[in-house]
Amino acid sequence: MDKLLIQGGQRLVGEVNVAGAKNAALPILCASLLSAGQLDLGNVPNLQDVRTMLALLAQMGVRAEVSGHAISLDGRWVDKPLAPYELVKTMRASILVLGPLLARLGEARVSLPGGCTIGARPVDQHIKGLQAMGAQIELEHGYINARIKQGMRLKGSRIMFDMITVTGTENLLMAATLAEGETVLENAAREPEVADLAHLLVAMGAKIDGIGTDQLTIQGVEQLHGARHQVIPDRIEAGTFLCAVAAVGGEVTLRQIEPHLLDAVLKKLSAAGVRIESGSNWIRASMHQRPTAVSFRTSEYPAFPTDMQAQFMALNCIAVGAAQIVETIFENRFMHVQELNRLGANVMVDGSTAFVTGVAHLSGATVMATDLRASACLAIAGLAAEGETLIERIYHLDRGYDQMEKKLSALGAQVSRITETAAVAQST
Ligand SMILES: CC(=O)N[C@H]1[C@@H](OP(=O)(O)OP(=O)(O)OC[C@H]2O[C@@H](n3ccc(=O)[nH]c3=O)[C@H](O)[C@@H]2O)O[C@H](CO)[C@@H](O)[C@@H]1O
Ligand SMILES: C=C(OP(=O)(O)O)C(=O)O
Repeated sequence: MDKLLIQGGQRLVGEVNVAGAKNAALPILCASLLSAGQLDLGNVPNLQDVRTMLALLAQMGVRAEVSGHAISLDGRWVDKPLAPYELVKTMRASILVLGPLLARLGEARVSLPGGCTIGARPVDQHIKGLQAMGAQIELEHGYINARIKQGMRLKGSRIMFDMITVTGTENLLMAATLAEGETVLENAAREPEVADLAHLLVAMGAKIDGIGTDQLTIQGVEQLHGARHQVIPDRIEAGTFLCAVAAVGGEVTLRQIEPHLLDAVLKKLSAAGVRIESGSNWIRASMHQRPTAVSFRTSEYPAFPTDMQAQFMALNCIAVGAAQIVETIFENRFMHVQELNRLGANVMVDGSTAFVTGVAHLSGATVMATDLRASACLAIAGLAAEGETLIERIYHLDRGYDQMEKKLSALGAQVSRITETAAVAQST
């Protein structure tokens, strides 16, 4: 397993091109299951999760051609509605094949996503919604077996989500595009990645009203066609680089970003003392002092994203003052705390609140990445720490960041990847 070796203490200076959004690209790739037409996608990030999704779609019959960040998908031959555990276990977003398969082929057998990482993450809202649309669903041997009666389509329905769910909204949105009649999704997620998927579906011929709001109204159509689409920029990757500058100082300009996607994050960075300037597709962050600690609570878009919680915690660890961080979305998303404390941070957790008291210095150590954003948090802490930090299990990082160490190195950070073979060679 690869590791990341960081020599802390370097300021970050330069420019970064922000990649396409992982959480928009994954549902968009699944939309290829909905149509026999060709999808030509641009700005698709080069990530492990994207490769896993392409492997999953390939075994259902989707043919893909990848050329850099452009991917063409052909759903003409989709005929195998099975998502096996071996592929699903590594990526929870695999559940996004359920709605499209059911809507297009009338049946789906999808492994329940495995393992608790940042929380239990049940998929009951996905299942209840599809049942309300007429699907017969049974859970058996760890699989969701779903089907529609022979010769029937899913039926439009009024669905109120019990809680706001991003992939739940995306799954039902995709299913509803091919359902018979009108579907109304209430208490829908408003995340920009949901809106990006909806824009692609409209380009494929879907009829959707209320994009970007918490009520989506979909008039089902008999079939969808091919389309071209550019994936929106990754607001979480962008926010991660901004947190890194805030923690270690310097001046970095992000390119290929839409600043409005980061409103809540930029406000907190300003409160931490970062000077933020922005234009239509760029953000510049300058930081020349120790950050001031900032308190926040995570919530659904447009409020502060849970996917930025860990990175802001790293920043708070070396800030002046103390902060309270309340995590309201996932019940087990503080696993980075123990590792931050190994670097000399002062963080205590009580239920869903973390109390962070800033310290003047962190000191490098070997730490273990436990999930995707925890890995990013440890990378930021390692950049700010004195001496060497070795982050183990960075396969989590590769799920969601497109060559993070190369981008950081280009900004002047001393970061290198140690591959398994090199690690073995080093230890012998
Ligand atoms: C691929 C992708 O887009 N992942 C994002 C997506 O995850 P994901 O879509 O899995 O997260 P959800 O929005 O569904 O989860 C929000 C909350 O609802 C709960 N819940 C969800 C569905 C359900 O059927 N039942 C239920 O109880 C979850 O356990 C969680 O506590 O949104 C999260 C919240 O912004 C982000 O952190 C993830 O990066
Ligand atoms: C939790 C995340 O992703 P996923 O839903 O794919 O696990 C994330 O992107 O921070």
